[in-house]
Amino acid sequence: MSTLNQVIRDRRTIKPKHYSDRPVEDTVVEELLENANWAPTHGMTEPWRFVVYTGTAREKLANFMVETYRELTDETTFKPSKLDGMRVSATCAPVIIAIGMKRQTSGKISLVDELLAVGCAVQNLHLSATARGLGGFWSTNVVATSDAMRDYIGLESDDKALGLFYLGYPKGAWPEGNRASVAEKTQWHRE
Ligand SMILES: Cc1cc2nc3c(=O)[nH]c(=O)nc-3n(C[C@H](O)[C@H](O)[C@H](O)COP(=O)(O)O)c2cc1C
Repeated sequence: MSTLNQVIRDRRTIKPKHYSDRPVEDTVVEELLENANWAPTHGMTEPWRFVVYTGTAREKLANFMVETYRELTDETTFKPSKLDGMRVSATCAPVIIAIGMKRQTSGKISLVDELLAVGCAVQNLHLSATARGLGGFWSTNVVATSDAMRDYIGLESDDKALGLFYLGYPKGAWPEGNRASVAEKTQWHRE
């Protein structure tokens, strides 16, 4: 149990600019995705979808993101730093996993439940990365969650793009986390 507690509490968002050049083996990515696939799922819809980008596919993804960012923003919302960040992230992360949600045609399970299930899958992925000493970063910026991204990753109109998950071995020290006390967010009723 102490190992599980430790992994949960050690899990940190580590952004691609802090990754080393160390590659991430495909077998490791497959293990993380296998664990993601064991997330809970209402009605066994298993709505999570993953598209893995490595090698030169990352550059194509970066080009798509930059173009889409220009299309989705105007002079009031466009930020050059955001655009640069998209390119830097795609270059510095050896592996990028697009997260998708596949809506079941019956619509029997609510959209909220489907989204929650994907969130559980991403948490499994992130915790498994932590256990392997890998940094992870779930990015849900305007492009990563756009309909254009949904189409880019091969999903259909009722489905959703739920961001990009960047993976890489950190080059520096593992960051410290912080949380306000859970007691502030909890109520107990005993009678
Ligand atoms: C659904 C979701 C979306 C997120 N999207 C972003 C994002 O777009 N940009 C960002 O900087 N961090 C994003 N984060 C990461 C949070 O910033 C991060 O979890 C928070 O700072 C706490 O740090 P920790 O993950 O190291 O505990 C996201 C986290 C979640 C759960």
